[in-house]
Amino acid sequence: MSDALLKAENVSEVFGGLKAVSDFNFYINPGELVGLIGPNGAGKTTAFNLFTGVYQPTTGQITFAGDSIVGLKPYQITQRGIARTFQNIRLFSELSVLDNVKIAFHSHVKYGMLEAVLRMGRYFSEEERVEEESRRLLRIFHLDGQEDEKAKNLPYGAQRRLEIARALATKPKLLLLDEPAAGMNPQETKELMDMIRWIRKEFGLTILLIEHDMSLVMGICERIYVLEYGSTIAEGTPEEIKKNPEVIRAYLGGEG
Ligand SMILES: Nc1ncnc2c1ncn2[C@@H]1O[C@H](COP(=O)(O)OP(=O)(O)OP(=O)(O)O)[C@@H](O)[C@H]1O
Repeated sequence: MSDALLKAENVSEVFGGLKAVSDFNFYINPGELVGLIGPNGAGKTTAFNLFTGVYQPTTGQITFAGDSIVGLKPYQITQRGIARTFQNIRLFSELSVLDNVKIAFHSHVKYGMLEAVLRMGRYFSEEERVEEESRRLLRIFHLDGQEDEKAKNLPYGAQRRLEIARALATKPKLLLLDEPAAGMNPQETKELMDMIRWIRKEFGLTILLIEHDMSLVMGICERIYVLEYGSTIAEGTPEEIKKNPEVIRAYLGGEG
């Protein structure tokens, strides 16, 4: 646990009087694929917002690769290697599929403004590399052939895949996926699971996902955290989680 890539210790987030996340203790080791589940309003997205600098913890500590990330801005956290997708897809809807990915690459491409203006030297070779790598990512997510389409014209499932491709373009160590299978049919969900497994291996990623689709969570996660009303009610392997009485109670809505 001391080698965790991301770690939260006693993290709470209070909005007005509401504890959206309460005394949250969490870790994910390099290379792990972990799920975060729980009923609506349990605090899952708030946890993502805390990990990505959108919110600052009211109390507690968050470290990434051993360093505190509390107080950093979202773009600084992206530069350190955490990328995410959103529950409500956030693409540049009027831009092409290819440009959506190329823009994300530019968060870490190295060339100065003067070079860009003069369009010479390194700028051209970097631009070519960015274009090539963007096209490669689009192929991985089965979006080749649609490079010039406006992002808003893609079917819903394809927009979700494009968001993951764009997140990968920032070259993350840790990828946070917020309900990646939302709105997908069972076939698309199955293909997405295969893609998530494949990119983890190919890019040496660590992945944390929020998901309501239990078949996806149980099928690919090695470890699962279950939140309810901001508190962690269970943590363990899919087998342990399936049998956990607290989890069964929370999901079946029975009396505790
Ligand atoms: N910016 C905010 N201001 C006030 N309350 C908030 C804010 N963000 C989240 N909350 C509240 O915190 C609680 C946790 O919300 P959160 O979105 O993290 O839940 P969730 O587990 O992601 O739920 P869902 O599955 O519905 O997305 C909710 O009661 C929500 O209304």
